[in-house]
Amino acid sequence: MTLIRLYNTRTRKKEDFKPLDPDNVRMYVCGPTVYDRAHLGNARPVVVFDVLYRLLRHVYGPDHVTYARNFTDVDDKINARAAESGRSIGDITAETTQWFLDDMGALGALEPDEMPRATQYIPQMVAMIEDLIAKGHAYAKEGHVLFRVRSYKDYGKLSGRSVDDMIAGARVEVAPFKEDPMDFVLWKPSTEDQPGWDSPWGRGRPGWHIECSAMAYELLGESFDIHGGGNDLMFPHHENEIAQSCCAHPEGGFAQVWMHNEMLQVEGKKMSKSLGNFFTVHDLLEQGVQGEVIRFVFLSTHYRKPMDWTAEKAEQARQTLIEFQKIARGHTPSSPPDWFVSLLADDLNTSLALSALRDVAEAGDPAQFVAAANLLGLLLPETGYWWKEELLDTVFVAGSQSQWNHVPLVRSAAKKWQELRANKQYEEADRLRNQLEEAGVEVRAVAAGVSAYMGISLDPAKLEALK
Ligand SMILES: Nc1ncnc2c1ncn2[C@@H]1O[C@H](COP(=O)(O)OP(=O)(O)OP(=O)(O)O)[C@@H](O)[C@H]1O
Ligand SMILES: [Zn+2]
Repeated sequence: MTLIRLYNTRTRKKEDFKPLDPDNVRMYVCGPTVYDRAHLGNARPVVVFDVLYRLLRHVYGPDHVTYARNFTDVDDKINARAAESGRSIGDITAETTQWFLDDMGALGALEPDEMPRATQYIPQMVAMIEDLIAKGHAYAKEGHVLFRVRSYKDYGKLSGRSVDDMIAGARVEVAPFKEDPMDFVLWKPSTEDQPGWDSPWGRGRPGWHIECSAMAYELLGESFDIHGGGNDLMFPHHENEIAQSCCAHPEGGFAQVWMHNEMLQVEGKKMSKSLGNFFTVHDLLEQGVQGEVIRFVFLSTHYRKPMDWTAEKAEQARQTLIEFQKIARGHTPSSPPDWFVSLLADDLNTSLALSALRDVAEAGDPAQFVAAANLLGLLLPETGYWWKEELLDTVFVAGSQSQWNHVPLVRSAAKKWQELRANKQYEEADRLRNQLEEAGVEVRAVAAGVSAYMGISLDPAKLEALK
């Protein structure tokens, strides 16, 4: 059996992965709060943990892995969205949940075995909160229930910080109902017009952190193997999950291995909704960027490194995938070579695995090659057919990150130039080349086809006029 090694945030080491029960390897990943389309950053953990899920299924057998990823469908951001749009909360969360599944499906992500909605686990959350109060780790005041952070001595271990350091660095809310500013909310009261459930503390709703603890316990038990999410969730969300779960179930160990993906960045900053520096997966798909291309770009950087999205990376991924798809054509997968699996199993070294795919191809067994690509979620029957129309498309577009949204237009213009030349309509071809040059795009014939370069003087208006 292939040995999987994973970097564990908790111990800050790469460790041999030994599941608690090889017959049921269990993984929990924090899912989205459903009020808006997923941005490209949100897709990174989905793709990273999808590759891990595929690897675990390969090594332990598809029926021996349980993957749970939640939907947070109760949250003040959802309430705000409902209020401003005049739509019901249920409509918004149902629609956004389906968008998320569709968009992630387009990236070739398998659906987790369990996709719990927070609102379906309120009784379990209430029970866990009651238990925490009974054990002295939480207290009720003014309709709120708070977790008593100083009652859990290991608080901060995951991120390796002391409680006092964390208070200094975090925006902790001081409130009259808190014993200590560090204490966090497990339950809060709801007004008439806010969603709420009856509880021993009055009508209210759960805090975000308790949702994951309660759902993970319900679906995976008091101890399970892997807990994943973006590294922006390490503190406070994951510290709080650990505190709640370990105090409610001291006999269990909660998650053995903690894994965190680094951020997708835009000019050095995390892509996020609050910063407003985002574009959605749906935007990219609409612009004709294949989901498989997006996945390929993600996999080309190790999950523990920050990365950018650039038009150039996408264009290169596209070219490589077309090449791969030509090799794969007509072959059904057998199984990936063991050495390839071992490469990937070294803390999900997807970037190395991607380059090793070429070696698998060169070894001359296309069925093995398809299987190896499938392990990365590439060349799948469900996402891997776009090449049929694209096979003859050898236009290569490059430019800076801020110009990515002009790629489809530049590509179609460059393609037109290529066609004109192929038809020996040189005068028209030259005219188009000059117009492109005026718009800041340089087209050139290269061995593999045509290259189009978007320069810094790119003029979107002139480009649009060429349509
Ligand atoms: N730029 C990013 N790169 C990688 N993962 C991200 C990025 N932004 C968010 N995530 C991950 O996406 C999931 C959902 O995050 P969340 O809904 O908080 O998005 P967000 O854009 O950070 O929102 P906000 O700005 O409102 O906090 C989490 O697992 C989080 O770690
Ligand atoms: Zn969580």
